[in-house]
Amino acid sequence: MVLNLFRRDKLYKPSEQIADYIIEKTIGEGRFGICYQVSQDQKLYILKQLKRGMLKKAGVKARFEEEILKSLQHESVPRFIKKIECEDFYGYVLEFKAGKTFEDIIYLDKHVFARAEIYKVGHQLVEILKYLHSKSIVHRDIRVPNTLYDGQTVNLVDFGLARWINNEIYRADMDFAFMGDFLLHLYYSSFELKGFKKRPWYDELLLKPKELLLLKRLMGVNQRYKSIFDVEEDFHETFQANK
Ligand SMILES: Nc1ncnc2c1ncn2[C@@H]1O[C@H](COP(=O)(O)OP(=O)(O)OP(=O)(O)O)[C@@H](O)[C@H]1O
Repeated sequence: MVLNLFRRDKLYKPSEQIADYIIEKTIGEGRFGICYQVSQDQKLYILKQLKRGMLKKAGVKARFEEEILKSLQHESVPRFIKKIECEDFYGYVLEFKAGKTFEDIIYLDKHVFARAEIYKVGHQLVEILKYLHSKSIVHRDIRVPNTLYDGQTVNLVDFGLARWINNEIYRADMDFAFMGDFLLHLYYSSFELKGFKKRPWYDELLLKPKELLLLKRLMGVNQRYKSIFDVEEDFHETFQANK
C-alpha cells in the first residue's frame, strides 16, 4: 500500500500500535519527522515516522537516510530493522541505542568532561568517521543532540542529512567542522566565564598549542584537514602529548 501524501500526519500516542510495534513514548518531533520509542516482545526500538510534507517536498532525498542506514554495519550506528509503509504511515524501525544525548549530559546533567574523557569520546568519533568515510558517506550533522553516550560508548544517530560523497557538493571534510564544534561543546563543559567579556573560543578556552591547532584545523580557521586519517594522526599526537 502507498502512503496518501495529502492526508494529515497522525501522531501516535503511548500504547497505540503500528505494525507489530507498541508506542512507548514520543522522543521528539522535528521538521522532517517524528521519533518514537517503541517495543516489540519487550525489546526497545526506535520508530521514525517521516512527515508527508517532507516526503512530498524532498522526494528521493527523503529516502537517503533509509538507504544509507541499510548499507551500514557498525556497532555505533543504529541498525536498520525494517520499513513500514501503509496509507497512514511511512517510516522505519531502527535498533535502539543506549545512552543520553550529549546535549542532555552537558546542559541538563551539567557533566564536566575532563581532557581524558574528551580523548575517549573523540577517539570513538574518529573511528566512526573512519568507517563512514570508508563507505563514502558523509554525515553532515554530527551535533550534541545526535550523539548518544552511556559513559562508555558513543553512538551516532540521525542520518537525515547524510549523503554519498561525490567530492563536489558532498565532501568528507564537511564532517570535520562538525567534529570540531562537537569537541568544543565538551571543552566548554568545564569553562567558567571570568569577567563579562565574551571572547572567541580560541582565546577564552585554556588549550595547549597542539589542541588549539587541531581544533582550528577541524573548524577551518587554519588549513582544513584533507582526510580523516590526517585528523586521526593529529588527534592521537595531541592527546599523547597532553598525557
Ligand atoms: N537509534 C536510536 N537509539 C536511541 N535513541 C535514538 C535513536 N535514534 C534517535 N534517537 C533519539 O531520538 C532523537 C531524535 O532522533 P532523530 O534526530 O534521528 O530524529 P529527527 O526526526 O531527525 O529529529 P530532528 O528533525 O529534530 O533532527 C535523538 O536526539 C535521540 O535522542
